[in-house]
Amino acid sequence: MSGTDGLTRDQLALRARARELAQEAAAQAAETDRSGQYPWPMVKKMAEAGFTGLTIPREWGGPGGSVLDAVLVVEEFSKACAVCGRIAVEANMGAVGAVMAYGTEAQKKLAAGLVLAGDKPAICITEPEAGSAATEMATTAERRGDRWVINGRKTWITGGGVSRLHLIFARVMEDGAFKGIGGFLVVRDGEGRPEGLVVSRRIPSLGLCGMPEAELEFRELEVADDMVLRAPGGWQRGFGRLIDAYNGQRVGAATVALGLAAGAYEHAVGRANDRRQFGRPIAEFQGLGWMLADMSIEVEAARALVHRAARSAGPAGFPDRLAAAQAKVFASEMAIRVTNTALQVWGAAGYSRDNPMERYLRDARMFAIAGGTAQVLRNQVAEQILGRKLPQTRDGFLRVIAEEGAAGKLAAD
Ligand SMILES: CC(C)(COP(=O)(O)OP(=O)(O)OC[C@H]1O[C@@H](n2cnc3c(N)ncnc32)[C@H](O)[C@@H]1OP(=O)(O)O)[C@@H](O)C(=O)NCCC(=O)NCCSC(=O)CCS(=O)O
Ligand SMILES: Cc1cc2nc3c(=O)[nH]c(=O)nc-3n(C[C@H](O)[C@H](O)[C@H](O)COP(=O)(O)OP(=O)(O)OC[C@H]3O[C@@H](n4cnc5c(N)ncnc54)[C@H](O)[C@@H]3O)c2cc1C
Repeated sequence: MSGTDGLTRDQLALRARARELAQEAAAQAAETDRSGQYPWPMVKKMAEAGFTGLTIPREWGGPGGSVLDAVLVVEEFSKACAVCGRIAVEANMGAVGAVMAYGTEAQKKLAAGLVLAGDKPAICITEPEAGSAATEMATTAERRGDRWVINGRKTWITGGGVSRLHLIFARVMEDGAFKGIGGFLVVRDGEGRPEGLVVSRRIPSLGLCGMPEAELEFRELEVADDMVLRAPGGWQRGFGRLIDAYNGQRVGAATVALGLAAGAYEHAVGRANDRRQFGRPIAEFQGLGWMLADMSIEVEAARALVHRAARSAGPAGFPDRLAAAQAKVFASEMAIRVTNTALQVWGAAGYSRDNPMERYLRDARMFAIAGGTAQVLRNQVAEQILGRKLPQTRDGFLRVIAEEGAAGKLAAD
């Protein structure tokens, strides 16, 4: 861990508090991984310590922490137990961020109460046939009088079966016409409720095993009109505004990757000093010293990008999309490299399930996939730095050319 990094006294104290509780999380991380059980007892302690709902403004009962505050907490938990780190992400950013920015008073009260009590909301975007191409989702929300009826399937929903608050993205249909993509809030009270929200399968996964990843089905799921999350700009701009809120979760995911890498790196430094071969600490071999040096450089670079992205958050609490994508691409790929090298420093002991190194490696693998793959986020970085739309569909460029032609821009090119 580097020094104060421009953090305030309060932030240093917050980080120290998180580090202390994270020691308890570290002690149960192997069991969480082995059992695949969601770490409810730890979640209770995190909520009691104020680490869930940290970003909820004071008027809604939270401490009004910043995105950077949340990032500091997420890194500490992720070093110890990445499942707990991810819980800290979603209990502070993403769906809850969208509600606190766009929600009605009643929606904000609901979401704030849930996360402050320890809920980790679920964000439901991805579908079997719409992953990177999220706007091609097929799930529909059809208006029927003063209610909405949702039908469709989502996949890889983090927290499916444990989360209470769900933010469901769906195609809005009114009078048989497609209006845009909207967000719908549903609270799961427990097994079988509401009836139309079905957790159909838990997906077995490589890492982060204590966190359920699930397929959800919406079968005539009824949502009252006052549970529609109406972002500014109307339905047509709905997806854009909702995904803007999601930039917070991208920074959160980058932070979990950072924490995993930092945790693995610290274990590698300790092992290099402790382990002796050829009559000397293996730390004395230059081959290892350079590996550790590179790891430290990569971890510090990722931390700088993550903090920069967190500090870019505007009044709504959403980080800048370019800074968020840059941080996530770098941190997610860095974490795969660093956790892999850290395992190498440990030798065979690192390969054993008796030690945490193989868990760090498995846990780190997801962040270049989930929350926007590294390739898709590079597309987003390219769009931003070039200042032009780079549509990915075959007909997309034709549309851009037509729009630019209509705006008289083509002549300039
Ligand atoms: C955005 C994509 C789905 C590409 O789809 P399109 O080509 O159809 O969309 P665009 O025209 O590029 O964008 C539509 C609309 O959204 C605005 N937008 C897009 N990205 C951002 C952003 N990062 N910040 C702010 N606004 C954004 C864009 O300006 C357009 O706005 P207007 O309608 O013009 O106003 C695709 O690029 C993409 O992002 N795919 C990844 C999907 C993804 O991230 N899924 C995450 C699922 S949740 C998850 O994985 C959780 C994991 S974890 O535990 O954290
Ligand atoms: C552990 C985990 C947790 C997740 N949690 C959630 C969640 O809570 N909520 C949710 O909604 N979703 C969640 N997801 C889904 C995640 O957002 C998607 O997996 C991700 O957006 C990629 O979609 P896909 O897996 O369908 O890959 P695809 O889109 O099928 O991509 C396959 C490959 O093609 C590449 N590719 C696709 N399009 C392009 C392009 N235009 N340019 C270059 N390369 C491209 C990709 O980079 C990738 O390598 C989670 C996924 C995982 C693994």
